Formats: sequence, C-alpha cells, structure tokens
Amino acid sequence: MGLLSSAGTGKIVRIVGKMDGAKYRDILEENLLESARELRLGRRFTFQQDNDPKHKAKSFPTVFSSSKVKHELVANYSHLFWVQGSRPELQPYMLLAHTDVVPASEDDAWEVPPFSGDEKDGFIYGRGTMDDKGSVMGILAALEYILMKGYTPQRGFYIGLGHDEEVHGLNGAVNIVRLLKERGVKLLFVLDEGSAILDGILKGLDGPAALIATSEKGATVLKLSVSMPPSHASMPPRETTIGILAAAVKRLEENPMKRLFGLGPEGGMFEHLAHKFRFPLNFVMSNLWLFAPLIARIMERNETTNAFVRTTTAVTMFNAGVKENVIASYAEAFVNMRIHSAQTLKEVLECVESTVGDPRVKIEVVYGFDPLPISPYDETSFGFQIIKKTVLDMFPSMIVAPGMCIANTDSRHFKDLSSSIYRFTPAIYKPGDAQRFHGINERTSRENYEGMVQFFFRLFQNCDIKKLPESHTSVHEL
Ligand SMILES: CCCCCCCC/C=C\CCCCCCCC(=O)N[C@@H](Cc1c[nH]c2ccccc12)C(=O)O
Ligand SMILES: [Zn+2]
Ligand SMILES: [Zn+2]
Repeated sequence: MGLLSSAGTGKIVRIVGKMDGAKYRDILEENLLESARELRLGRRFTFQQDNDPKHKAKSFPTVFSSSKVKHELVANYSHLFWVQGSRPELQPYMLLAHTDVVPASEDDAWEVPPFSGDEKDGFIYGRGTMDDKGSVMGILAALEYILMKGYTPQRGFYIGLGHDEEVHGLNGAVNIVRLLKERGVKLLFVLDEGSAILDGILKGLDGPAALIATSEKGATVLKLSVSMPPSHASMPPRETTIGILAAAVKRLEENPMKRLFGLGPEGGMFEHLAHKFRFPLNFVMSNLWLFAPLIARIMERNETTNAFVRTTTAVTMFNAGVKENVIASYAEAFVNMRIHSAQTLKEVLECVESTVGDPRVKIEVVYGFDPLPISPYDETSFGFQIIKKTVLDMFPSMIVAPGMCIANTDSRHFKDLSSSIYRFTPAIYKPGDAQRFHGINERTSRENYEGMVQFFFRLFQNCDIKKLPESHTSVHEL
C-alpha cells in the first residue's frame, strides 16, 4: 500500500463516497499518492519542473487540461489559476499559497535530511511541508478531484501560488495583484496560510481550537550599523564597532517592547475562547478589561504566546570583521520586528531609537509596514462563515474563533482587492510544532495533509452555498 492509501481507507474514502462511487476510488487514491510523492520531493519539487508540460500533466492532469481552468505564469515562476464559475454574476474568491521555502542546513540536527522528504512514524519530513507546500499540494489535489468529479463551481475562484513569499512576495504576489487590478477584479474574500488548529499550544484551553486569523501583525526589518577607521589589534580603541553594536542589540533584547495584550484582535480571540478555558482562566479571559495585564505577564513567558502580547524583537543577523588581528571598521546587525496591532511602524521606530540611544549606531529601515486591517467575522461575513462551516463539516465539535497571525503572509499584498482577508490552514498543531516553522524537523502528518485536501475540496463546494448557515452548530454556540 502506498503512503496515503492505508490512511486513505479512512478520510479520503469518505470523500470518494460522496463522489461518484467506486469508479473514482482507484484514480483518486493513485492521484493522492502522486501528490503526496510530490510533497515528499521537498526542494526538488519546483514549479520550474512543473513548467514542463509532462510533469504538469502527470501531477494534476485534469487541472491542466480542463476547459474551466485558465493557468498563467506570473513573473516566470508564480502561478495564477482562474477557475471559471457557471454564474459569472457571483463575486470570485481567491486561495493563496507559496512554493518557495526558507533554507535548511543538513548540518542542523534534523531527524531526517531536510530535503529527503522521508516519512517517519506517520509524518512526512522536509523543509516546506508546513510552510507552505502542504497548502500548494492540498489546493491543487482538491481542485483535481473536484474537476474529476465533474463538479462545475457556480462561483469562480482564483488560486495564486507565489514563488517568493519568504522574501516579501515582491515579484510573485505583488505582480499577481497588479494583474488582477488591471483586470478590474475585486475579491469576495482571500484565504492564505497564517493560522491553524491549535491543540494544547494555548495552555489551559480544553481541546483544539481552529483560529481563523482576521489580521496579521505589521513588520519591520532594521539594519543597525557602526563604522570607524580600522586599526591594529595590538592598539585597540576603548570601544570597537563590534562592542558598540553588540551593546545596542543587547539593549534591544533586554528592553522588550511594551505589553499591548488585549488591545488588538487577540483580545477578541481570547474572549471567544474564554468559555473553553479551565477555571479560573475562563473567568479571567472573559474579563480582559480587568485581567489583560495579568494574562500578558503569564503569556510572555512562552515565546509563542509572547508574540500575541507585544511587538517582538528578533536579532537575526550580525556581520563584522575581516581578520582576527584587525579592528573591524564596520559591524552590522539586522533586527526583525513584528508589530502588534495596537502599534504603528512609526511608533516602533521611535522606540527603537530611544532604546538604542547611541548616535554612533546608524538605524536604517530595510523594510516595514503597519499591522493589517481586521477583516470582518460577524454572522454576515461570507468568507469567515464559509471557512468556519468547512472546518465544522470536517470537525463538528471543533471550537472555531477569530485569530491573529503573528507572522506575515503574501495575503497582505491583496488588501486593495478585498477587505475580507483570512489566514488559516486546517492543519492541527501541537506543542513543539510552532518551533518547526523555519526550524528543524519541519513535518506534516498524513492526517494533516489529507485534511488539507478534504478542506479545500469541501470549501470549493461550500462557496456555492446560496445562503449563509444561520447558526452552524459549534461548541461555541451550544
Ligand atoms: C511563525 C510560526 C508561528 C507558529 C505559531 C503557532 C502556530 C500557528 C499556526 C500556524 C501557522 C503559522 C504560519 C506562519 C506563516 C508564516 C509565513 C512566513 O514565514 N512568512 C515570512 C514572510 C517574511 C519573510 N521575510 C520577512 C521579513 C519581515 C517580515 C516578514 C517576512 C515571515 O513571516 O517571516
Ligand atoms: Zn509561508
Ligand atoms: Zn515561512
């Protein structure tokens, strides 16, 4: 049996059952197996290969041959798909994912080589399996199935697969947005990576919670540098470029940005979740107006929950020196900050300048943007409610709440095309998984990958619902 076929006798067969019966089972399982193989290829799976018609035809033959699907390359490597709906008067929506990954070193302590795509204990390991090739393959596999089934969506939709999300999406996502703007497209909603189902990550919360992020933090990359004439190491100045810069970054690390917990969308998120926390946290979370400062002090002890409390400061690169007996004439450090929704880029820059407090340290903004607007999540918000319904179709007792993306996604470039931007993938993450993003042992379970395919398969159909579910049963609403 293949990688997913034994698991496929569970969830995937249920999808097949809803389709046209046994006729499709073999084809679908074979296809799922194929797409899982592609996922396992890690770095070797690039859409450059996919530009080879044979490769495309092999992986997603129906997607690339259907008359309903228009595919175009953007900026050479990004992909834009348009899936035509039967009712052109309905506003289209858009799914996003990205094919590029951050580097991974074979020298780090991976349990399996990061680009082997090896499977161990039910997990497929490899750089990109969580961020974000699982979504790429999940979306395309679901599209393949729905087309094979002969389903014609009523509402048209776009799929955008960026190739440079990890370097700001300035060629991929930005050019996809430019094209759509030129074509006068406005989107009903946009769905990208950026949040998930958290199980055991928020301490005190009973059971998993699906957090559909309605916003994401702002960000800035700062370059701090110190220059002075080089000199002989035997006659050192009292302070060196390296010492001055090291002291500056240390001051930034020792003086975290102020606590803002409860003043951004994370406030709504925890209030929504309050009744699922154990006593006394349920009471505390229901009264953030009073207890937010106390909760912030608890949450800041953990690096994942700290990200909800404040603008974070990460010193990510430090370069200096050319020779061990020459006083370095130049030292530079890069600081990556993620800006809490209750702060602006301008405020953060003022704060950094005052904390560094040394005119010898030059501070330059390499890149920066304010926190993103908060997308609607009320009963009438089509995108939010359809994503929620799709989660509940798969996991009927799941708690679903609006969430907050603490990192950044390509979706931020789409804010002129839609006011309803959501960040969510249906993967279930447990304690320790947050550290796998950009870290070692990045992996996806068979179940998470299957869930991804199921989720998009159902979402495509749910987007054709004429009327929003009035009160879709969820634990939250019981
Ligand atoms: C960061 C992971 C935290 C995990 C929290 C707990 C689990 C939450 C569940 C799920 C999903 C998290 C998905 C995160 C998507 C992150 C995508 C990404 O890595 N984007 C880059 C973009 C980027 C690249 N360079 C810069 C520089 C400055 C700002 C952004 C970027 C990123 O955010 O680093
Ligand atoms: Zn990503
Ligand atoms: Zn990433």
